[in-house]
Amino acid sequence: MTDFRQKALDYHALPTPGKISIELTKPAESARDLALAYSPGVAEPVRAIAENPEDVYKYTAKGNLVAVISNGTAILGLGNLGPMASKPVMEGKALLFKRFAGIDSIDIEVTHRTTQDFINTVASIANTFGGINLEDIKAPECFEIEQALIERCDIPVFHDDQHGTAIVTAAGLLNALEIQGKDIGKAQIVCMGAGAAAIACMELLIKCGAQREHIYMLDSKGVIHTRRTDLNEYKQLFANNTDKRTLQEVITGADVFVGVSGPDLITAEDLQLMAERPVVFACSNPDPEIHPDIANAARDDLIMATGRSDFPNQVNNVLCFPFIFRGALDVRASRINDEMKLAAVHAIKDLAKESVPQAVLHASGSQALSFGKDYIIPKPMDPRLCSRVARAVAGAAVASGVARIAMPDDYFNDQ
Ligand SMILES: NC(=O)C1=CN([C@@H]2O[C@H](COP(=O)(O)OP(=O)(O)OC[C@H]3O[C@@H](n4cnc5c(N)ncnc54)[C@H](OP(=O)(O)O)[C@@H]3O)[C@@H](O)[C@H]2O)C=CC1
Ligand SMILES: CC(=O)C(=O)O
Ligand SMILES: [Mg+2]
Repeated sequence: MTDFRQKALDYHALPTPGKISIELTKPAESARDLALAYSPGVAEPVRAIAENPEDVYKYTAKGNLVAVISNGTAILGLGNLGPMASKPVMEGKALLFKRFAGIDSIDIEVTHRTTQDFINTVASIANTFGGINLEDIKAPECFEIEQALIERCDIPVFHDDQHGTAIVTAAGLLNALEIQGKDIGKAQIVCMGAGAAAIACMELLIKCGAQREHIYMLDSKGVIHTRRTDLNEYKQLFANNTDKRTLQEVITGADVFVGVSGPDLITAEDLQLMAERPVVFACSNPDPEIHPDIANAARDDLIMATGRSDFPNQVNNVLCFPFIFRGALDVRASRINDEMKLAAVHAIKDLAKESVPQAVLHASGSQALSFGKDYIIPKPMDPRLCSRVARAVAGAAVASGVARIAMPDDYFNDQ
């Protein structure tokens, strides 16, 4: 067993199994405390909420509580390993919610037979929470699940692998293209993967100015084109009217490669075929479509990003989901709409252009970071992400009419 593997297992096992626990926010020492916390005192908020359901936000933890819900069908890039195997990742998302945005979060792994069973299970418990973060649910079922739950729930339901990934990819790519002197409207884009992350990433890039006809998408069977008869309705939106059939044909002359598929699927020779000054986002976790050392050795004019913490330019949804939920919860948004997603893109993108505080340099083990080839996107431990993204998102929720309470005048104004 490698040293790193053992360290990772020990981190999860010791001194207490797992990564999260529940803590009390009220005293519970004396008989008087218990009389307030439980019987008879608890009857008072019960009566208040029964009379006015909105009081649930006043008297319970709901307003700062997000459920991370999975069925384990697309755990990172490791595949369909089932609900229990997904639990470390879901606890990890809960850890990140708390660490970066102060949001209490609990993981729920659902065993189910049909897609409808999953939807019914989540819809039945949704109101316990202030928001639902769906995670690592494979395509195409994830699209039906998210849409059905958005319709059935009046709290934000957000499939992180779709929209969190798309928001961070768009923010990073807009910056990378700016550094490379390229226009997103003219960029030729290859997307490897045609699942949850891929479809959402490409749809959001189109909202940011990319041209649908400049995108070539590939799934496990190759290029997605109009002659294929095996495409689901989501892939069909990216069916290209082309004679190109191989990765090598579509990557030749491409400006951008976005990988949200699986490990080690492209080679140095494939990168050599790209246009000058290309952008390569190999975002599969934990192992990217191409290792950065191989990519950087292949050519010196590329901008390279991965989903990992141990290389420059981490394009990972951790830069989004804690903060988009912070903003959504704080104005009690009923949903997370496109306006809020685009506000998050711009807040993340713009922060990368500011100087980096010493504490962030220290936490990321860097001597210096400034906007450029090796710093296209903020570091997850940058505390300004929370204030900037949450404020932008809450503002967009208010402006687009989905907020149920006003944004406080001084909301994160200090940072
Ligand atoms: N960095 C980040 O923040 C994030 C990264 N990801 C990564 O993206 C990947 C996909 O996740 P997700 O979209 O949730 O999963 P899905 O299961 O929804 O989609 C996986 C997609 O990858 C495609 N694929 C698999 N093998 C190949 C191959 N050899 N060539 C081309 N395409 C292939 C599948 O093709 P087919 O449709 O034919 O089965 C499918 O379209 C994972 O590695 C995950 O770690 C995901 C979310 C966030
Ligand atoms: C980062 C993430 O959510 C994934 O790889 O699935
Ligand atoms: Mg995920």
